[in-house]
Formats: sequence, structure tokens, C-alpha cells
Amino acid sequence: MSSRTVIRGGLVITASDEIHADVLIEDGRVAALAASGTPAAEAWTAERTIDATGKYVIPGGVDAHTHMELPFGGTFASDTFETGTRAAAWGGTTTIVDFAVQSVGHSLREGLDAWHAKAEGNCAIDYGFHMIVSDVHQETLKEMDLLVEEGVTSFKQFMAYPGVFYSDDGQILRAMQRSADNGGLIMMHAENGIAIDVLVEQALARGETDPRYHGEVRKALLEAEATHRAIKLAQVAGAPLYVVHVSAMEAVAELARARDEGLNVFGETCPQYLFLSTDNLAEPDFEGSKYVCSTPLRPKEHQAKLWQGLRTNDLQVVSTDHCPFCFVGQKELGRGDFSKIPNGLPGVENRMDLLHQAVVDGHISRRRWIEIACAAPARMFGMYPKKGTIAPGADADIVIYDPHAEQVMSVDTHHMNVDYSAYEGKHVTGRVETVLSRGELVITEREYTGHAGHGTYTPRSTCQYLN
Ligand SMILES: NC(=O)NCCC(=O)O
Ligand SMILES: [Zn+2]
Ligand SMILES: [Zn+2]
Repeated sequence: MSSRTVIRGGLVITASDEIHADVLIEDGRVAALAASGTPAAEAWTAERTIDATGKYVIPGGVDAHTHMELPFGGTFASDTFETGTRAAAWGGTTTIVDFAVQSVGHSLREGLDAWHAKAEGNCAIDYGFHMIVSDVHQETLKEMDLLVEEGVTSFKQFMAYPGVFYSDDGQILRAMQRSADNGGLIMMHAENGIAIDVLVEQALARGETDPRYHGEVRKALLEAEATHRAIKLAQVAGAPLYVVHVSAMEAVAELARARDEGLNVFGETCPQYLFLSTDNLAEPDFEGSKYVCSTPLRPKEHQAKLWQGLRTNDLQVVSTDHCPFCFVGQKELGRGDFSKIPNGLPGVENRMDLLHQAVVDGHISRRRWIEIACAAPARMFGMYPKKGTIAPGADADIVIYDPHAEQVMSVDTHHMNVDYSAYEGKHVTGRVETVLSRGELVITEREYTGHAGHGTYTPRSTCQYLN
């Protein structure tokens, strides 16, 4: 028995088009689009009709950087796959790509299996995995080939966090050479962690223990240097490179230079770098700890260069790096020593709204909003056009978005499992009203109607964004 839904009267926005169209959904997929009011659209019959008059009809968001339940600094990110994917749906995101972790001394397979076990049966929306590679040796390199074949086509390496996730330049080069052969995409956490650890030690010895020193020791120049080094290593390996959570304007300049040379080098930034700054890190009474993440928040003047990079396509993707830790009991682990504050911010629920606010503020166009939040991440990580657009054959992952609704972001109203909002009190225009995931209603006129276990694992093809 086929099931049909029709969404009528909205403005359908994709990365390439804006059209007043009705959307026909059949068996979880987009079956057809037709201009609203035309005989073709009027002829459609369906079991369910959703009125989207005066609303936007947009692809569900694709958040390609989340860390549900990530072990970090002696604790775990506070959102589970159940709570985190539910919150994502509330915010108009219908696909996440989370990071499975290889621990040192263990195989990629063990890490991936553990992350499958955490996610399976618990997700409200679809999910895929990247693999964090912390221990590069011959077996790991062979396993990378197998993972690419089974749909885990991207690998994160860290130039930061010595002794935990860190890879040295030789390990990075070997993994890049492997990905040049097997089609994988290396995602780089680009900060010079060895130099940063020296600065951390020196700051603490001077008695500089407050959260704001986290931002001071993790210098923009050390992000730029690592970005430059990663680009050169990728060039030597003949591999593409995706730099995650870019926050420094000097790093954007490195990416822009590489792209001008025609290299397959890509960059992601996150809402926290676009909307927050070192002013937040400097908030008194340890409140600054709520804003500790790496790369760190930068002085406000970096924001204009990030917006510019998003407009010029020197940055292609905005993901959240959602990695929430509660203030009470988790961020507090770093009272008296900023280096012990677990790194990460909540945001999986806020991204689509914040980027719509960027449209309202004139930073980006509506289509660029959909490009950087839906289409580009889907293409970058091998899920397009199943995810990231509204077109015949695509999964019916669709958001009905009210562009005129006003909201105030707050811990009192959000759905993430964390005891603060990084955007507390921020007024934004626009709000998610209804969300469909593969044609099923997950949010219905601001009520949660989804369920854990609806979300399925999405194996991915290799990067679809290469020159
Ligand atoms: N970004 C951050 O502070 N925490 C999550 C781990 C990472 O992405 O480096
Ligand atoms: Zn990182
Ligand atoms: Zn991350």
C-alpha cells in the first residue's frame, strides 16, 4: 500500500531554486514537484495534505559534525543519540553524521561497532558516521579501505590533543596517502597541539586559570599554521582535505589560497564562531566555561571573514560540532584549571535558525542558507541527492519553516540535554514548524510526533564535491 502526502502552497527553497510549488511525497520519497495552483498539482490526491501557505518548504538540515555521547576529559557529551537526534529534529535537522572513535590500541572496527551500538534503535532521524583515527599503523590503514567500502568514507585526524587523539605529520601523511587511493576524505582538526600544550603549561604556571585563557593559548596563528601544514601534506599525498571547525581568519586565508591554486581543499565553520566571541569566554563567575571549545571562539573581528568565506565558497559547510557538556558537574571539572574544562558546545538544535537569522541579517541569501546547511554537506559526504535537496527521488526529509515567527533561544525551551543555552536570550526570526523524515512526521506543528528508532543508518558514497 503506497502512502501519499502533499505539501501545498509553500515557497520551495533549494540550493539552486526558489519556486512556489506543491510537493508530492510517496512512500517516503519526493515523487514530484509542480507549480502551485496548476492543474498538474491540483490533480494530486493524497491521504495527508500539509498547508504550507506563507511558509518555506526546505530540505531537512544535514549536520555533518556531531558528537553524541563523546567521551572527553573524563566525562561524556551529555546528549545521547536519542536526546540529541530528537533535539536536532526540533531544529529542522533530519540527518546527522556523528564521529565514531578509534581509541589508541584498538581497531577502527571496534570503535565503529561501539558507535553503531549506541545509535541503533535510538535515533529520531537518519544518521551516518565518520571515523576518528587516533592510532595510525598498517592495520588501521587497511581498515580504512574496508570502511570506505561499507559507507564510512571520511576520517578525522587531530593535530591537537597530544596523548589522546593526536596524530603526528607522518601518521597524517600515511592516512592521506591511503585516502588518495581509496576515495576517503580526511577531515582535519587543525591546531598545533604540541605548541599549544607548551603555552597551556606556561599560562597555568603564571596562575592564569580562567576560561578566557583557553582562547589565549589556542592562538589563531597556531590554527593557521596547522591548516597550512595540513594543506601541504594533502598536496604531497594527492588527497582532498576538509578542515573542520575553522574559526580564525588567518586559517580562512590559508584555505582561500589553496582553493585559488585549484586544490581540493574544503572548510567548515560552525555557528558559535559566527555568532559568539572571546567576549563570551571572558564572562565572569566561570560562566566563560560554557563557551570553551576547540578551535576556540575568536575576537569578533574574525566573524566578518568567516561570513565572507561562506559567501565566496572558500568555506563550504556550516556544521554544529555539537558536543554538549552541562555547566553543573561537567564544565565545572575545570574550575581552577581551564585545561580541564571539557571542550565543546551545544547547538544541534540551533543551527538552521541561526543561519536563517543570517539571511535576515543580510549575511547570506536564502539559497546559500540551504547550500551550506543541507546541500553542500550532503554532497561533501556522499549523500546527495538522497539528502540535502527536494527533488524527485530524494528522501522526503522536509521542513516547513515559518520565516516570520519570532523566538528567543533559551535553555527553558530547547530540547538538548544540557543545562544551558550558548545563545541564551538571543532573538531570532524564523522557526521550524513541521518536520518530515522520509515522509514521516517527526515534528507536527511544534509537537514532537517522532520516535526513537525511526532514524536509520545511512551508508555514504565518497565525496561528491571534488574538482
Ligand atoms: N570541538 C570541541 O571543542 N569538541 C569536540 C571535539 C572536536 O571536534 O575537536
Ligand atoms: Zn575537532
Ligand atoms: Zn568535533
